[in-house]
Amino acid sequence: MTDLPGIVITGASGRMGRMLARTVQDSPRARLIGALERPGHPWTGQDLGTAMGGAEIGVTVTDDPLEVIARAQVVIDFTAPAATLEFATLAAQARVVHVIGTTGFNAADLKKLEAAARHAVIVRAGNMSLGVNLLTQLTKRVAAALDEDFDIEIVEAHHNQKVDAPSGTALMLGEAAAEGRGVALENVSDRGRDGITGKRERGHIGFSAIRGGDIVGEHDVIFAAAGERIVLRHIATDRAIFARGALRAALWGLGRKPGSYDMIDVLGLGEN
Ligand SMILES: NC(=O)C1=CN([C@@H]2O[C@H](COP(=O)(O)OP(=O)(O)OC[C@H]3O[C@@H](n4cnc5c(N)ncnc54)[C@H](OP(=O)(O)O)[C@@H]3O)[C@@H](O)[C@H]2O)C=CC1
Ligand SMILES: O=C(O)C1=N[C@H](C(=O)O)C[C@H](O)C1
Repeated sequence: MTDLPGIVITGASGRMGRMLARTVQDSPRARLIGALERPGHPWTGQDLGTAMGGAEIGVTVTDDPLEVIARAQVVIDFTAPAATLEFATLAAQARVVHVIGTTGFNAADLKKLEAAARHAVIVRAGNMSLGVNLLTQLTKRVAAALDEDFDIEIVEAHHNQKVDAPSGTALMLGEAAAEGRGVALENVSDRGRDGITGKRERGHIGFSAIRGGDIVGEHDVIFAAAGERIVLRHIATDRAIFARGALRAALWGLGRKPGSYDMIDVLGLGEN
């Protein structure tokens, strides 16, 4: 029992934090040893199980990342960019696997995560589900097979509490489409059309975001040409798919060499 890897969940009171805590608790392959929240959070000092409205589980919510990360083998982190950068530094110092589901990083943030990955294993993906990661591979193949007569548009929909757009998943799909076409996404990305935008530019990849209600996450990759259209679609109806993927990444990362990995590595979906 005590040989099982100890996992800390950050942002434990969040939508994903709660789902992750339940998923790790239910797993016979890992132990939940810590739950982290931001300083001053009302759950601090309470048992996580009772704070979530259930039975006591013997894990006290803390706001001290240093202490709890030092006791762990893995940190699973679905919070916000600034928090994740702080945890990445601590996980690198402690040589602890850091599984990052957080989205909304800018280029400077990503450089800092690359630096942290020189010292510890980081597994990061804007979407940890099997289905979306498979969809990225399909997107790359379809984009490689079609020419620029097919306009690529990515449409995503999420709940009304989401703070970043386009979603991390939409950006993964955009990267996959650009890679399939042999171009850099930053050179062809169309985001936030509004007003007199001019005609669509050939070869560009467009992004649109819908926000409403409790939508868990929906993504379409549209390849639209004159007279025909291909739509690749993923619909998430349960956050458990992300939590299961994150736990799988956590177990996969144990014992690996320091570096940056993603779910394509974890799931073995890369091309040889
Ligand atoms: N990769 C994937 O598969 C998925 C990624 N996500 C991403 O995960 C992230 C979280 O999503 P979601 O759970 O819906 O968001 P929530 O807002 O529900 O949860 C985020 C949690 O992180 C906490 N938090 C923020 N800063 C800190 C800090 N410094 N220390 C400790 N805790 C902190 C928040 O606390 P407070 O409320 O006090 O701010 C909150 O409890 C988002 O970036 C989202 O896009 C979501 C689903 C799947
Ligand atoms: O914030 C969310 O909820 C989600 N975020 C991820 C993203 O930005 O793509 C993954 C999933 O779609 C849910």
